[in-house]
Amino acid sequence: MLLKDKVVLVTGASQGIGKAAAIGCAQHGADVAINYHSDEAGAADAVAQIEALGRRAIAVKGDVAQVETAQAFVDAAVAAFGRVDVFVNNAGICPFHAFLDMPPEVMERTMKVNLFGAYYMVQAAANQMVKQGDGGAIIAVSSISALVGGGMQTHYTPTKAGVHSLMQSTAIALGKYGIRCNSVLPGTIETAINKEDLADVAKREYMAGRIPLGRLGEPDDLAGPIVFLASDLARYVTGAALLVDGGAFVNLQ
Ligand SMILES: NC(=O)C1=CN([C@@H]2O[C@H](COP(=O)(O)OP(=O)(O)OC[C@H]3O[C@@H](n4cnc5c(N)ncnc54)[C@H](OP(=O)(O)O)[C@@H]3O)[C@@H](O)[C@H]2O)C=CC1
Ligand SMILES: C[C@H](O)[C@@H]1OC(=O)[C@H](O)[C@@H]1O
Repeated sequence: MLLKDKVVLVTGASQGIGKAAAIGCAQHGADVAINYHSDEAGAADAVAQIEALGRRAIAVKGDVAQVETAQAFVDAAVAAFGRVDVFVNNAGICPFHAFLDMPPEVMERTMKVNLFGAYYMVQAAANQMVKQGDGGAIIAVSSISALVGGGMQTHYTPTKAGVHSLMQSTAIALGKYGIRCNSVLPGTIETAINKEDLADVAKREYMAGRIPLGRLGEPDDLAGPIVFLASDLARYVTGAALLVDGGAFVNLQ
């Protein structure tokens, strides 16, 4: 039990990596508040799975691109559980699109959800942790795409680099409060975000073939690294970025 009686908040936890992280934290003894945008059934299922583990859970609907969503999420979690120990910034979108004719609204929405949303959420969670006065842990779900490009992701990869950078800067800004800030950098994890992209058999085989561990990732592959960074096992780790990609990044030849 690495997170016994801790209060963990996860954004975008109605499915995919966020849901796996929320359930993984509950498996380690945490009560969990999840944010979601539109998937009511997925959010309800996440709550049910956490409660089945004997932990408390709430689901709070909200668009992270709206600045007021962040404080409302933190306030709801504090009303339910009294405090915030761990904050996982996960919510994100990746509408694949070519660069030369990228619609401004797609580019701006991706920036607002992935980067602006992360900024406001992390700020609201950090203010609550500072008020509590006994530290905390913040983990951002960045990406291997913070380090490498994608021709159909020119609007997306800068947001993932931005989130990675945000953790480096907040590690400095919040270190004096005992708040650790780190990011995980997933490789290609099979979720709804890339279902259409990976439906192309040739692309899927190419992506899987680049991975030394021999398979694409699954959401639960992120749960352990997130629990670790949230826990006291990582008490001297801040400003770090942990690749969780089956070795894809280092596989040049
Ligand atoms: N899958 C991958 O290969 C990789 C993913 N990542 C990152 O992981 C994170 C999670 O992605 P993944 O699990 O794959 O994707 P999913 O599409 O499975 O899940 C995305 C989650 O984010 C939520 N979400 C989307 N937009 C908003 C919004 N505006 N406000 C609040 N919540 C929102 C969704 O909520 P709802 O369903 O309720 O709308 C959903 O819970 C993203 O930040 C992504 O960039 C990083 C590297 C690789
Ligand atoms: C959605 C993509 O499949 C996924 O997102 C990322 O951040 C990874 O780099 C993959 O490209």
